[in-house]
Amino acid sequence: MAQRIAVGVLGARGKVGSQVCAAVDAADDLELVAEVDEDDDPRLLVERGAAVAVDFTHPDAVMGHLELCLAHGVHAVVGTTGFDDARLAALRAQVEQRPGVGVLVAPNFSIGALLMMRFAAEAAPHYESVEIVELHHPTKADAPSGTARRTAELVAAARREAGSPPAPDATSTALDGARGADVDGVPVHAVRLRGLVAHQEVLLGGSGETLTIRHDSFDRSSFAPGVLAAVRAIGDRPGLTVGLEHLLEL
Ligand SMILES: NC(=O)C1=CN([C@@H]2O[C@H](COP(=O)(O)OP(=O)(O)OC[C@H]3O[C@@H](n4cnc5c(N)ncnc54)[C@H](OP(=O)(O)O)[C@@H]3O)[C@@H](O)[C@H]2O)C=CC1
Ligand SMILES: O=C(O)C1=N[C@H](C(=O)O)C[C@H](O)C1
Repeated sequence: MAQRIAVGVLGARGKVGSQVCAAVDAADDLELVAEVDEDDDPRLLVERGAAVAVDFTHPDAVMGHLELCLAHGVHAVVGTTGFDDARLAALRAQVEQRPGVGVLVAPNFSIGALLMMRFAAEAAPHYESVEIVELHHPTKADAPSGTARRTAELVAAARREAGSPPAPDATSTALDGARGADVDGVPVHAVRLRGLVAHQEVLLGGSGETLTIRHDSFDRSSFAPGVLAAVRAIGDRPGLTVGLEHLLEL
């Protein structure tokens, strides 16, 4: 049998990180060598010989973890959100200094969410209006979600490429926030509600019809297969990759 890939998990006791640890542990071709959480020293990853680090921590912590990984040649699979254009540009510059090291930043690891984003981008040029509603558990730190940001960017790019005009909107007076956040010209509305996990609707509207594309993660086990696929692939993908679809060739 080929050598197992040594994996370290940052955020190991968190809601997603704990599921990732269990999934890595159960996989014959992977070895869980380090479980790091907030009170632990992240250098444990390096000491235990992790070849790949998986990060599901907090937007305030992830850049420090990536600096450590890059300094020691550890590939990284990042689920932690909070990556805007400026942060991605800074990360890209750091990754370019470390040839051979692969870093994946993926706003969503569930297959359904990837398909939702792709379908939304495909549909967007065919409709006058597009808005996004993301709905999450109330312990989420960032709003809007990384998935909603990425969906809005993909939708906006598809509309630009097709030469779509801006969506109609006659609002001339509104309470702050009533029309959501503007991400690349797409309104994004964030709901935080006890009982929810991770959900998103992309609403598209044209003359006399609407199309709603909805995805629901009811359980965080939905993220684990995508994370494991990324762990297996990232060693052969040096540089910065944004979006799991590029590793799955979806
Ligand atoms: N890409 C994807 O598919 C998904 C991404 N996410 C993202 O992943 C991140 C984590 O989500 P979730 O698991 O729900 O959050 P949790 O708060 O449940 O888990 C985060 C864990 O990381 C720990 N942590 C915080 N700071 C550090 C640090 N500096 N070093 C090590 N560990 C640290 C936390 O410890 P403590 O509780 O003590 O602070 C906690 O155990 C979020 O950014 C979320 O948006 C979530 C789901 C899917
Ligand atoms: O915090 C979460 O829970 C999730 N975060 C990711 C995001 O911000 O898009 C992915 C998923 O929505 C769950």
